[in-house]
Amino acid sequence: MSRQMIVGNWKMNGTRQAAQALVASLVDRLPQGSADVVICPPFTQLAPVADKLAASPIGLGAQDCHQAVSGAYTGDVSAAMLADLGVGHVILGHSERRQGHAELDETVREKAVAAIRAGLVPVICIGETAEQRDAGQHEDVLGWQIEGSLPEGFGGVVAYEPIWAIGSGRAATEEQIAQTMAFLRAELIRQFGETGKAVKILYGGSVNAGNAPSILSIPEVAGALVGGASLDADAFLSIVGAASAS
Ligand SMILES: O=C[C@H](O)COP(=O)(O)O
Repeated sequence: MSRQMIVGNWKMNGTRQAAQALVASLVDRLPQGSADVVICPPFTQLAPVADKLAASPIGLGAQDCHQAVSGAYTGDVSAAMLADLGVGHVILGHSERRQGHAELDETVREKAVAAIRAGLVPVICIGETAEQRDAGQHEDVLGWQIEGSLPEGFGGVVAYEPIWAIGSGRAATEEQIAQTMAFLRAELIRQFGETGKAVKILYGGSVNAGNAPSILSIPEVAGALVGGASLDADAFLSIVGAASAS
């Protein structure tokens, strides 16, 4: 298994004090030579966290960006602004944005193009609802999301996050993850040819210290996108410790 990546998505959590304490703990305790780690604080904490990460191998990520470079977009942040702060990765198309902000595949793709132009690595989220899985439509849905959200020649990271597994405490089973990962790899190769082989596929949805070792040992799982457990240094570092570092 090759070197894995653990991405912590803090979502809308993190006051100045809490963010500083969490990042200090991660920086101090991250084992040498660990798997790749990226933390994604809310916009308000990016600059202070960037300062704390300056001499650390932990990467900094954001949770969204706008598709335009600059302009009259009140409340938005562009990829170039993120790059300017030292951000290296950006989560795009999270289901909480697709559903909460009616974000479409096409918008996610435009954001990914903007992110790549600014030198960021997009982490593009895809995933089916419980109803879609129950109806056996999940592969169709995931195929459409890949087709609609990933720009041509995409070589970044995809996070498979079944929506029903997010924040529910009910991760997908190993069998479901293994089957879906195999499908996603085949679909990426079908749609993108050779470049589809290079895309890293993470799993996200109720990953915790207990289930991380088994989830991270599933073939094709290149790492994890961690929500709730990324807010707890002990839990997050256990997950990092379960990831392959070689
Ligand atoms: O971005 C992270 C995912 O939405 C997973 O969240 P969770 O680990 O709290 O289920």
